[in-house]
Amino acid sequence: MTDIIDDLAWRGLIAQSTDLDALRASMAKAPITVYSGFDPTAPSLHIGHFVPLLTLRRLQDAGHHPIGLVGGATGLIGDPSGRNTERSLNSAEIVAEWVERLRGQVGKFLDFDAEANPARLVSNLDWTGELSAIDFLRDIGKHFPVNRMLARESVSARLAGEGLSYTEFSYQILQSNDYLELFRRYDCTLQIGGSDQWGNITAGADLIRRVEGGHVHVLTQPLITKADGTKFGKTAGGALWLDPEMTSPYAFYQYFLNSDDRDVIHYLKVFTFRSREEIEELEKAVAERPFAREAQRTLAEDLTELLHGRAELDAVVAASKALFGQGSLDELHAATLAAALAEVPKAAVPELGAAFVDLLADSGLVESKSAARRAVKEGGAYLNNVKITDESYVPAVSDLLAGRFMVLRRGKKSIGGVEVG
Ligand SMILES: N[C@@H](Cc1ccc(O)cc1)C(=O)O
Repeated sequence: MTDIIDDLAWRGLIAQSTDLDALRASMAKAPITVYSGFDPTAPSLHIGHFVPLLTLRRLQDAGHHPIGLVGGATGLIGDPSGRNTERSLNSAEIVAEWVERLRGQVGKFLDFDAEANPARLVSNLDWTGELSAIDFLRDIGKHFPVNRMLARESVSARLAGEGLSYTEFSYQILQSNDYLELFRRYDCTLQIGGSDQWGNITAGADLIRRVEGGHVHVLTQPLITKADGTKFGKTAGGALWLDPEMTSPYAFYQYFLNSDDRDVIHYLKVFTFRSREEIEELEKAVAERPFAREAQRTLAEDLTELLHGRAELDAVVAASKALFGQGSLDELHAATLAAALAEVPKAAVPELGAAFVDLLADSGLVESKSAARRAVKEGGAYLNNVKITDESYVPAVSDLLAGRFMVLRRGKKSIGGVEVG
């Protein structure tokens, strides 16, 4: 028999935890309540947040009660965990706006209509906003020995470096008080978060023990890594955001489609709801037919559909195929083309009139004009998937896609673009 803890462990979703057997026993007895918190430090969550967010959903699917917490209060203070510099404070208006956006994103992946175990969405401003300074210092602060606060990694690392303000030093007390509050209100006995949250979460468990005599659980999750040593979730354009206005569905899809063979199985475990059997099949596919990239396609499709829905996935798959010559470019929408071409070397020209070879060189797809001429001579240069053989060809209005784009290709794989106007 395997349970949800075995499943999480198999997926590589457990970094550190309090006694797992105690947690397992408690979960086997009755459904428990679990929470994870998300601070509004940007207008959108990013791919890293997807790990605890989808884990909440996995726990809900296993029958437990999930709570998504948005940091309406903590977002005003700033978590020093995992950061070596002090954050600059955002205005209350900005934080409030980001809280609303995050509510929408967190809410999207939890089930609020589940009959037995509907999800909850809360903001810690609801109980922290009304807390007076006197009550905070007397009722909560009294339970925090400063020596223990100083010993926590998030604080000690900063003290060894540039230091930190009293504001950020106090952050762990606020997060601890959240856990206490949710323990009292909803009998919440598990908090999950990224591995940098160990200090904040165990501080909460300590507080609950001191104040209520309660025994609660802690589970942290590993940072996702890349086999090539570069940072996971970073694109040329910055972080991989969940908001489609900040990271286009096309860029999101391509990011996962391009996963390394050494990473893709791990990512399938972390980011999809595929079963162990299915993932083991895909693992075999990677070993036997790596060129077919079945695992990468499954990962990119599952994740894009989960985040952006079926229609967006279809548009993105059509765009990817068309760009590489396996479908019609004419049917692509301007937004999809713009998103697709945002990721490739591109020339921007005010109007038509330049020769194809000049555009090829301008875009950066080939190093020079002579390389562009060579590509045409060799029969390896394409405009909108049509091979160009005339070195003096000048693209015309009829070559424009959606009125302003052209897709350049060098050989089978290298794509570039031109935007006119
Ligand atoms: N400190 C968490 C967010 C959080 C906020 C409040 C909590 O109660 C829990 C978690 C982070 O930065 O990722």
